[in-house]
Amino acid sequence: MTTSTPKAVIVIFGATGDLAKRKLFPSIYRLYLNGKISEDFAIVGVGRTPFTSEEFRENVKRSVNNSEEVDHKVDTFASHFYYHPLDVENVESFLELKDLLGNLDEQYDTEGNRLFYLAMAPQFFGPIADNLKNQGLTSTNGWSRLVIEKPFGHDYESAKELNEQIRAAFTEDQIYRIDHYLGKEMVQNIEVIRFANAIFEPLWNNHYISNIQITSSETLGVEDRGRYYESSGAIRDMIQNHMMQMVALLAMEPPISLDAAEIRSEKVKVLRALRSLSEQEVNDYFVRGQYGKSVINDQELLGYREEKSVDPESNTETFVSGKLMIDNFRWAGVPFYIRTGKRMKVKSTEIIVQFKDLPMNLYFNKGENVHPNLLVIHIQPDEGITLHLNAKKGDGLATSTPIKLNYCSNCGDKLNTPEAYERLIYDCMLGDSTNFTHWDEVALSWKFVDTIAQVWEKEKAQNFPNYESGSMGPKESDGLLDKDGFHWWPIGTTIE
Ligand SMILES: NC(=O)C1=CN([C@@H]2O[C@H](COP(=O)(O)OP(=O)(O)OC[C@H]3O[C@@H](n4cnc5c(N)ncnc54)[C@H](OP(=O)(O)O)[C@@H]3O)[C@@H](O)[C@H]2O)C=CC1
Ligand SMILES: O=C1O[C@H](COP(=O)(O)O)[C@@H](O)[C@H](O)[C@H]1O
Repeated sequence: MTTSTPKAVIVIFGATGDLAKRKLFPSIYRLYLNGKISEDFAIVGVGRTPFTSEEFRENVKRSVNNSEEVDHKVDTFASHFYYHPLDVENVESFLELKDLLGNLDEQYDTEGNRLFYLAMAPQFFGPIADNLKNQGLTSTNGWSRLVIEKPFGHDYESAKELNEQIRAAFTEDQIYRIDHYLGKEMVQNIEVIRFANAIFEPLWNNHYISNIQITSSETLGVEDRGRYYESSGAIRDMIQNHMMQMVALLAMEPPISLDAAEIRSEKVKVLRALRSLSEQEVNDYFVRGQYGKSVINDQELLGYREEKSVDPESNTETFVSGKLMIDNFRWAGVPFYIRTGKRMKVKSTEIIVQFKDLPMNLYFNKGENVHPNLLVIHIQPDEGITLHLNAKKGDGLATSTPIKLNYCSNCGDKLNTPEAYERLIYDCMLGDSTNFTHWDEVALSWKFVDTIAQVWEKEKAQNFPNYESGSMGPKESDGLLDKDGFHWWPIGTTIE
């Protein structure tokens, strides 16, 4: 039975790693503090490091105390944590883990519900799923669910192979593929803004929208993830998953209900309608970039090629911008421009919907630029929306001036916005897969991205590095819009 305070044993594979420390423990703690999970839960951390449960609990306490919550409940919270040293390549130790889970099921009255969170490198996903099933860890009276971290494959073929391995042990409805963007407040708000407002939905099509721009820019470089990033690049790291998911949510038809399967089915239709590119077209529709070294605020910043574990002649892109066309009735002719990169000017994710100009507008002086209506969806750091309109100037003349209507959902109390992982772990415990990616979505986005990645792997970029840290990427990215008569709208503005 689904309850709003679910009970379960959560097993975290990779519990000594970075993701567990920075995101998972603090998120579970917040669920606990907010009463979203009852006292009937246990967490088992798994890794090769030979910790005792006591040492593990101290790590957990340090990680949650680093978050903004400082609370007396931390000791009780940490008492729910257990550590099981295990090399996932050793089948025997899964049997010991099974005994531990059986005991914890009884001790915490969790009704046999088990959530297995794979916070480990993807080559382990298949073997872990296999061992969980074959060693009987999923044979319980309750539910068993598998949460899988990114990256889900390196391309369509490897993703398909991985999916087959996992599907041999778990059914599709037991698999929760994480895309943490789907846990963000304003990404979840896209559907509500679109489908709960009579002023938007009738205009949400090629009659009234001229283009849509989605930017997710970061100021940090690749940091210490050079090894992973070298085989990924921005196209696989950000475009294949987060950016494509935002496109699907912006472009989908209204679902017939809020059921996860109905929403997914609409998103899948968008991905199917994406205009696929031939190899010759890739560089007409997509631009790649790589950051060079630079000095910002007297601080010397390394170029990508000088970063740790990066090839000094690396061909890996740290920036991508592109134009997507969705060839269906609603969107024919409307470009969706997407852009993401590291070491850019601002850390910001924003969606800008630009409406078409009116056929005739008497309220602008000759020669003055018309200000189009824009709907800005601020995903982060500010969360909210801004609607750019035109209104009468106070000077009595028959001209208009641009004004903004703002709504900010996190400006008052930034600390209380749930972290994406917090929502997603809770949804998984409730059995709600709406904000997780189904295999059909993963497969279609890989197929789209594969052509671009293959062309870029074959053709070494001659101009890398081609953008300065602290910029908005290479100038060719502006050219992409310029040739369609558009420009990137400024992003990263705070909601006043
Ligand atoms: N870190 C992040 O911000 C993000 C990470 N991810 C994804 O999450 C996953 C984990 O990332 P991250 O935490 O950064 O990785 P880390 O390298 O920090 O951690 C890896 C974990 O895997 C464990 N491990 C490795 N080999 C084995 C083995 N043979 N048996 C048992 N445990 C093993 C390690 O434990 P030990 O050393 O004790 O054996 C450690 O706990 C990856 O898929 C990554 O792509 C996704 C988004 C963001
Ligand atoms: O998945 C990833 O996302 C982060 C950016 O996430 P955000 O929530 O801070 O926007 C990115 O830095 C990382 O490279 C990528 O793997």
